[in-house]
Amino acid sequence: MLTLDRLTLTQGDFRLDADLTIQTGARVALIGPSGAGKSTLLSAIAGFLSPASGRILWQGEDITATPPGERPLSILFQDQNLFPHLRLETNLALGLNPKGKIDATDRARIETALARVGLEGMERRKPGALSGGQQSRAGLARTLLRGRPILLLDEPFAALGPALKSEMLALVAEIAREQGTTVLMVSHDPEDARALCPQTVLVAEGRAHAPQETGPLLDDPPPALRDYLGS
Ligand SMILES: Nc1ncnc2c1ncn2[C@@H]1O[C@H](COP(=O)(O)OP(=O)(O)OP(=O)(O)O)[C@@H](O)[C@H]1O
Repeated sequence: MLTLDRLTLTQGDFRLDADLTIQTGARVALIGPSGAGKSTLLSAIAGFLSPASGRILWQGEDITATPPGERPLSILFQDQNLFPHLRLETNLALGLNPKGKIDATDRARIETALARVGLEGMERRKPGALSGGQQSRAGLARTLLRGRPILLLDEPFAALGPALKSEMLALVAEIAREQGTTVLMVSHDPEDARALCPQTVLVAEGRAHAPQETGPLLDDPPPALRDYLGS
């Protein structure tokens, strides 16, 4: 369980409060108007922003002061953060250890992770020799390899066309289910939330609300969300 315990986040004049729990293995969308604080909330969970007050707990353990690299999570951003001059195997190895050294066990794990996302045999390719969809898959393979229990997604597939995007969302859902991963995803597209996330945290008017069922929320949105969705 991920607990945001009376959390207050500030950035300049901006303030966001969150007091909620997310069940282990849940897939949760963060939805709300532009500037409402969705990315701010992910940054705090990832450890890039220190809360003004309150605590963040994972399985009851306080991780509020834990450095980002030691938190039980992986992050997938839109640009996949792949190093263009390095082969995929080295890019993935960097997810395992910062020096990127690969022993035989790591090599086998990397091959398995690439195969899992449909990039079998592409260990020696560099990102520039991959299509956009393949680069997304490589980014996902790297987070997969890290095997962390929480996956944070910030508009990860926004640059992909609709067919590729839904394919990637389906792949994330499948892998998350297999591994019991808890997923939090910021998205501007309500259809992404419907596709991947049974639950949604509404971020609006200075508050991140407790998770609620995605379908009913989007079918009958409260005013703060209705304006944003344009429905
Ligand atoms: N470094 C900063 N200093 C001051 N204010 C900031 C900083 N970063 C973000 N903000 C403000 O914090 C608020 C929340 O920003 P955030 O990026 O979290 O919103 P968001 O919901 O992710 O928006 P969007 O949907 O447009 O990406 C905004 O009002 C923004 O202007």
